[in-house]
Amino acid sequence: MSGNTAGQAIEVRSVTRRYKNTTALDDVTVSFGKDAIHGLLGRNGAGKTTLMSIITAQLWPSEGQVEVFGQTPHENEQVLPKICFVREDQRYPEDALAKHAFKAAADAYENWDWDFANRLIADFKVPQKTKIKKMSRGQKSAVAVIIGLASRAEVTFFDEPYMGLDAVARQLFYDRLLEDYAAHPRTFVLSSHLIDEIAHLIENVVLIDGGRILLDEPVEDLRDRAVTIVGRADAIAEFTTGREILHEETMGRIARTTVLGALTEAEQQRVRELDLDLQPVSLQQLIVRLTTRANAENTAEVQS
Ligand SMILES: Nc1ncnc2c1ncn2[C@@H]1O[C@H](COP(=O)(O)OP(=O)(O)OP(=O)(O)O)[C@@H](O)[C@H]1O
Repeated sequence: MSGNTAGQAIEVRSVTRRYKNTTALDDVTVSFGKDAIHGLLGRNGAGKTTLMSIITAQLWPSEGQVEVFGQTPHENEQVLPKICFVREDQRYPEDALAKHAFKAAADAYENWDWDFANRLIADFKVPQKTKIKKMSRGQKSAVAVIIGLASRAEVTFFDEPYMGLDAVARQLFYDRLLEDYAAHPRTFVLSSHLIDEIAHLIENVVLIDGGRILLDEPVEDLRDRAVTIVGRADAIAEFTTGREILHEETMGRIARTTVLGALTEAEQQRVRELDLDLQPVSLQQLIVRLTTRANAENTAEVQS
């Protein structure tokens, strides 16, 4: 991925995945830099789980190639132990307790750290005597994120397992992830709908929509992508003429308009002259706006 000097951990080339009547991934080419935290974002059904399942060799692509550390992961005993895929719908044996799941993970991952795991088990208050099948959604999620963190796999995918956690537990997850990443740099790919919550964690965003990559950019660059202007509607209309508008709302004579592109010094001066306010656009808003725009363009293409 752009901006990363440590090289690529994952390369996806021209990958298409078809289910019967659905093309879940449509000629996807994307890479994920090594030793970085990536956000894989997109609407429901965008293709995130399919992409992660293919990279982790749980699913074959219909076309195209995937490489993890330069090797095809499918049926590859050298690469698979380096990959941990934690998903919300993780299945466990009928009678499994949390300790059984941790033991299985400890056997599977050579970098597994029991001290770290035990600390996380205490942090998340994982019940010891309850079968995983009988656990609450949040408790199951805690088991899953502990496996994802304590495995210290070279590439770890979190497919929204932390969505079942409450706000306090999610914060704990984000804190422990960042601490452990700082001490043991490795590659993480997080998918989430809570974009603003993970915005401070992720270094790169891959946005997928309708099975295609819509955006693949360092978060730092995205912050300059758009800005919201607030103030008198007539002044905003004057200022935004000729600019690409991502979103606008008016309330009486006041408008809030989000425009694409960074403002030049001269434009910022003009904003002040017109007595308008500038507000940053959150990553979540930007992603929502860009996705909505892409959907509108696709609809227009289909109709024309
Ligand atoms: N086993 C399957 N059989 C048929 N279609 C499938 C199957 N799995 C996924 N799909 C379809 O492929 C598309 C992509 O699904 P995928 O689960 O990858 O999306 P997602 O981005 O992970 O969505 P969400 O955020 O809702 O989890 C969807 O249209 C989905 O209906």
